[in-house]
Amino acid sequence: MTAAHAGVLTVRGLAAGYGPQRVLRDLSLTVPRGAVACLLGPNGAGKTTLLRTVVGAIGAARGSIRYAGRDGGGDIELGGRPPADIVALGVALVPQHRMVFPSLSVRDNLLAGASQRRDRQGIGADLQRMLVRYPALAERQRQRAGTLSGGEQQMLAIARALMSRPALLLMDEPSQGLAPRRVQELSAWIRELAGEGMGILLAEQNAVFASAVADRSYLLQDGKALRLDRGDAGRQDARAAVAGWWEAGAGLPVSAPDAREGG
Ligand SMILES: Nc1ncnc2c1ncn2[C@@H]1O[C@H](COP(=O)(O)OP(=O)(O)OP(=O)(O)O)[C@@H](O)[C@H]1O
Repeated sequence: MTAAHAGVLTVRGLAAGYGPQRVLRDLSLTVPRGAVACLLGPNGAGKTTLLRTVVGAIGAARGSIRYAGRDGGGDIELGGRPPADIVALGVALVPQHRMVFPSLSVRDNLLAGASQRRDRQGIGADLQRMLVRYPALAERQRQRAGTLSGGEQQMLAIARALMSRPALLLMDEPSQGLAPRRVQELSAWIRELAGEGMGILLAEQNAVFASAVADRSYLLQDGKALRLDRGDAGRQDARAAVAGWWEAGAGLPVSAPDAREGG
């Protein structure tokens, strides 16, 4: 199987945590190129832990984290690499709670996203493209980021991540605290990015938002990722299954972990 077939991100048998505390145990999932994979789970399930492990902020105890690279033809093991190398390879994280630099301007926040790049002309061009594409940021580019609304800060946090030119975008609960209109805008933006060929891994608690935007969904439970949708079942089934599980609080019929389908 080629790396491109296996997805832009292919995680297999991953174990990680904090000291003796194992949060992820034998976790496997795949993010196809040009698709949105969503990882659902309640507070404390380990969603942030997975994203931080992929970007190298937490070391993996076991398992593999394969990444296909910007051109899609590679097969790069991310485990063991320092976070700065992983960003430079084209993996970007939009952390939870927006996390913009509040005292820096909008423009400087965007430039901070390109700090691993050396192509000054390319950075300038991307900055202009971002400002043209997202006029709300252009209007406020000299303003301190801390003065933006919550929704604008989320938009800035995503735009900043895009400034690193990622092939794989990881997003940690991006819909949290957003007004319904902003959540709709965010859905459209995420679909647009996937349409441009980016792989997106979305950690979410908002099952309705997730099922509307995701091509495939996983539930993080007991340190493993359980696939919620399969083949022809498609989005509607995933939406119903997750919504039902959320309401009932348990008892979701799930299929076997992704590793068993061989990619
Ligand atoms: N720095 C840390 N040191 C020790 N334990 C941690 C640390 N960060 C998280 N944990 C623990 O790891 C487990 C998983 O946390 P994690 O933040 O990955 O969950 P989550 O699914 O992202 O939830 P949330 O939506 O609350 O962020 C929790 O039990 C949490 O208390």
